[in-house]
Amino acid sequence: MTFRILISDPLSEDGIFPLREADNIEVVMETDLTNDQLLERIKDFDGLLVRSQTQVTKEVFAHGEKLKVIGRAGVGVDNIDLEAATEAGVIVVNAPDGNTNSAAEHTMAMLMSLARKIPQAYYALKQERWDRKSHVGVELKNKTLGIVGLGRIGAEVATRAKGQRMNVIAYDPFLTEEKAENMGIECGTIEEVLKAADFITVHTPLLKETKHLINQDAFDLMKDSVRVINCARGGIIDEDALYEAIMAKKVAGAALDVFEEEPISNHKLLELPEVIATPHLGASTVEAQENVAIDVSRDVVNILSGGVPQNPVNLPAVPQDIMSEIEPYFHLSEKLGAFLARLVEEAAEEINIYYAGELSELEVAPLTRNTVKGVLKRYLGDHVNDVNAAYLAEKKSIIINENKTSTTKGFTNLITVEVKTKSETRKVAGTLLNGYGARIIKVDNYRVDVIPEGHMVLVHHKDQPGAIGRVGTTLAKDNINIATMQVGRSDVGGDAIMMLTVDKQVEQTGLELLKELEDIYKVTAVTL
Ligand SMILES: NC(=O)C1=CN([C@@H]2O[C@H](COP(=O)(O)OP(=O)(O)OC[C@H]3O[C@@H](n4cnc5c(N)ncnc54)[C@H](O)[C@@H]3O)[C@@H](O)[C@H]2O)C=CC1
Ligand SMILES: O=C(O)CCC(=O)C(=O)O
Repeated sequence: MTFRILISDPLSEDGIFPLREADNIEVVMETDLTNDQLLERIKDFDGLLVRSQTQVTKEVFAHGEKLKVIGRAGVGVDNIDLEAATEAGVIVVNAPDGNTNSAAEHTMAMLMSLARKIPQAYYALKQERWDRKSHVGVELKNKTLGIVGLGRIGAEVATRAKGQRMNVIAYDPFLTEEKAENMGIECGTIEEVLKAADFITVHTPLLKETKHLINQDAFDLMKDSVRVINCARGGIIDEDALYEAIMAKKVAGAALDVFEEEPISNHKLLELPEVIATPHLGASTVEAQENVAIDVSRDVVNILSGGVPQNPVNLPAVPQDIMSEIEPYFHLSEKLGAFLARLVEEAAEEINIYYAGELSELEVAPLTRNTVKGVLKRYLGDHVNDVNAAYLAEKKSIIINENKTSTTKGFTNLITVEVKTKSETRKVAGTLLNGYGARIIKVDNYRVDVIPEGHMVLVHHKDQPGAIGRVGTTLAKDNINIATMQVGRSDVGGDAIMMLTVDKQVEQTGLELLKELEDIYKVTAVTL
């Protein structure tokens, strides 16, 4: 059988040799397709290889009846509808390491160009203006670089910035004091990073949590004349807020490789002389393109010959016999992980999972990966799946323990998940009730009975008359309807929790109002 692979974005010809060399693969390169043309062409292909330009939408999967694999020659998979891929049974693989160096070097090039106004000076010269006065720069030496997101690229940028004799302070939920010390940098909260930095560079994925992470409030915390860089994803920095901050002279300059909508034309930020920009060139080097093309091509060949992919992004298949036994617990295990990830305030250092009752007889490793995936998704986004969850946890030095016991204290099956962070240990337990589906039955040491779905609010409070009423009234003012409420307490007049399920998400302002109420210690909103 011959598999046909369509390459729809420019990829290094030298890098795709694993595909060219495979006897059973035919490669077609068509890099100027419109969306309609892609939908028409995809019908004939078993695989599609892209960079960040091609939008691999739900429609592509609907039209691509033969599709088996999508290869993303790069890191970010936000141009691929992963849910649609999983639903269609198409494996998505990426190449997370091959362009790290190039993206880090591009960030440094932008940092230096920004500091020394090189693009502006060049532009003036091209217009025959010998203007030295307008192009006075600043030095990097002894300045502080704030890094938000210290993953592969952020860490490489940190090393290079130290070479420029900059002080580096970084925030990443997985960064520990120990790791920072080993790297010779400082570890801070996001507020500390924003306040301390002369230059700020972001290197997170674009997630719900990182969308507009750098917004008006963030700019307000920064030093006057700060300079910001985004070589990660458009949308991490709020473009409107950036525009206003530059106009107000709070921000002295910005270097952007990525934009909220790409490609851009007539973008208002480009009208400002303080802004320098490149058209998403972070990974555009001969070396990076060759690396990512090789990695992704190898994985595609692997998958098409029935092998295990190195860099899978979406759900892989679990062997059918194991799957049929544990499938009922899949939903519960991920939801417990996701629930706990919202409860803890710092990054997880240890995840302990206890399987009890009939679960102790089963092969639970896929459930463990699923739980870990639930925890990690909060920080790493949709590219975490149950194949790469354990690997990513190991990379982040998170300890995973799996325990089994046959006793269940009254339940036929019970999954208890415990997450330890630097300063707290939180746990949640859930069960599958025969005929009634999944339930959370314990939060920390409090008994509850909640379906792990939809919008929830967890309130820690003092067991006092009136506390419940005040919460209900405050939510009502915000037009939030309470669907169910469970209350648990340690002892009369002691610590207690309210676990509410509500009809719509409580926004940040609503949460702040709840936190200000008398006898309320802590309020956490969770949407599962
Ligand atoms: N401009 C370009 O051409 C390129 C852009 N990229 C983009 O660069 C970004 C970083 O890529 P990698 O370093 O390879 O990813 P990575 O997954 O190694 O690192 C991302 C880091 O962000 C951290 N993070 C998540 N949420 C956070 C938050 N709220 N605050 C602070 N940190 C948070 C994670 O813990 C993780 O350590 C991605 O968005 C990727 O798509 C990557 C390559 C080229
Ligand atoms: O393919 C490209 O050039 C973009 C690379 C990128 O943004 C990524 O790998 O996330």
